[in-house]
Amino acid sequence: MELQLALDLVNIAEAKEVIKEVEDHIDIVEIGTPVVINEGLRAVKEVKEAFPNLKVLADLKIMDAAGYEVQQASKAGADIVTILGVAEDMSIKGAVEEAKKQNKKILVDMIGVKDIKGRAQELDELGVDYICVHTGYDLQAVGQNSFEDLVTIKSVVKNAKTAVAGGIKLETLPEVVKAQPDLVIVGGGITGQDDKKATAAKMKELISN
Ligand SMILES: O=C([C@H](O)CO)[C@H](O)[C@H](O)COP(=O)(O)O
Repeated sequence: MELQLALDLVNIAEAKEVIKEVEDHIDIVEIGTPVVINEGLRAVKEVKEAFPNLKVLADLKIMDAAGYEVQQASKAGADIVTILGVAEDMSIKGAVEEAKKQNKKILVDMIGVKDIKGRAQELDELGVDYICVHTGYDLQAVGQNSFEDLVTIKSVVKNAKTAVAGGIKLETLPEVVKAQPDLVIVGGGITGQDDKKATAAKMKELISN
């Protein structure tokens, strides 16, 4: 099981500071959608150059022009690029094809997908690398989480790795770990803590045991 740090509410300089603090305890660093909107793919490039040993995920949440966007993110240094599960199958296929060409990975974000089970089966057959159940900020605000959806995708996905994101904290991590996803994505659960390093270290320990 791997740990991904999601950076959403920072600029590039702040992102590098946070990564420096926790880099020993994370496997992947996510350049979050708001960071890409504010700073562009330059954020991916600068972080990959500064931390070449970490895998970098570009959270583009692609909806269209998938092959082109995967190509651009790959050029910037991303190891993993995200596309939305609600995108057309043609877009998913385009993303997977381009990622294979570039030797990169595709993570599908299931945010907004109504039939989680059925769509996860389809995406698995389309050859994506990760399927991620995700409760975004707007549904976290009304108390939702993706823990049940994680169990659902675990029951049907045969080839892809499974991932979970959305409001995961140190206190809720044991419940997530029980479902044995391949990847746990944590943003505010680390970045919102005074001692980010200690929190990331405890999370990594929970995930590894
Ligand atoms: O993808 C995310 C969200 O849509 C904002 O871009 C976050 O990176 C993801 O939800 C993880 O962050 P936390 O919910 O703060 O753990």
